[in-house]
Amino acid sequence: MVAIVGRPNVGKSTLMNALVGQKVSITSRKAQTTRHRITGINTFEDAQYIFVDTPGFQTRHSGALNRSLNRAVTSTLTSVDAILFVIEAGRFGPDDQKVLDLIPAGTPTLLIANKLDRVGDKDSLFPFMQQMSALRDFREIVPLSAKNPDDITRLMAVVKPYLPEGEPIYGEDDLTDRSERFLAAEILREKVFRWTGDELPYTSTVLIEKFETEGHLRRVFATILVDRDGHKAMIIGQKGAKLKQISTEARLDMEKLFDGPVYLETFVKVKSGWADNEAGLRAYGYE
Ligand SMILES: Nc1nc2c(ncn2[C@@H]2O[C@H](COP(=O)(O)OP(=O)(O)OP(=O)(O)O)[C@@H](O)[C@H]2O)c(=O)[nH]1
Repeated sequence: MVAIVGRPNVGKSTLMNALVGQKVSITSRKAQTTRHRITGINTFEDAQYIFVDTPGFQTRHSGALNRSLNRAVTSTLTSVDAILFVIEAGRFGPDDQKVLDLIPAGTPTLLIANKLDRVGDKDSLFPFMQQMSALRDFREIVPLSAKNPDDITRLMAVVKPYLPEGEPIYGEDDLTDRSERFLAAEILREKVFRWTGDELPYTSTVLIEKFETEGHLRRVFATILVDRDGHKAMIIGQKGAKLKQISTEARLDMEKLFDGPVYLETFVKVKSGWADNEAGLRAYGYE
């Protein structure tokens, strides 16, 4: 089992999707969209990779939601065989350091310097790598671009020796151990963030009220929960146009992932202050 950690926006979801070869986690230009722990699985003849995506370590906001997020990071890291600690190549800031501080010294840690394609001056990387190796006893330092398939193949080979020997845990075709219900919520949440840009606070979330399967058809009833009336209006848009766009795109993605027709109904509700309330968080599935 391999955990992927790093501050928000370094490319963890992109990396995990590339490693698993399918869209199982969501990505977004907006920081802090991966709140749940997701397990992606990639099975080969001689090895099974089980990847765990963690929430970005929260440094900007405080409150119950962040305590919950940070607890999720720590608990994941004590139970894995290796950790991919993702940073942006050429950049290491206090936010990265805070995540590094959460990584237990006993777990083999590989430093992944992502977004290599963005580094203009490749010569500057060598001193950067040297600096990084002084920070911690990283087992490997791998500069790469999560968007480059050759780099992903190389990384798979680098990670392989850290996997324990044994029988595969999951079936060959399993992509994730998360339910379709959870994936439906993730897809819808991704669309909400994509279509509202940076204006919508990260506290907005998606609940799947009902998820029914009838033959090949899935019926999904979802609620987008927001903090304020203004946020609700933002999602609904002029004459409902934006909500329609969000729902249509989400439905199409769900149909692709579930390989069958989807009927999706989406509501928007205002629920003030839910992100600051521990009991509320538990009710919405955060530990
Ligand atoms: N140029 C470039 N961009 C990348 C690369 N990897 C990821 N990105 C971009 O970086 C942004 C953030 O990527 P995500 O995968 O959502 O990042 P994350 O670390 O999962 O973010 P959170 O969910 O907020 O924790 C997206 O716009 C990606 O397209 C890369 O190798 N090169």
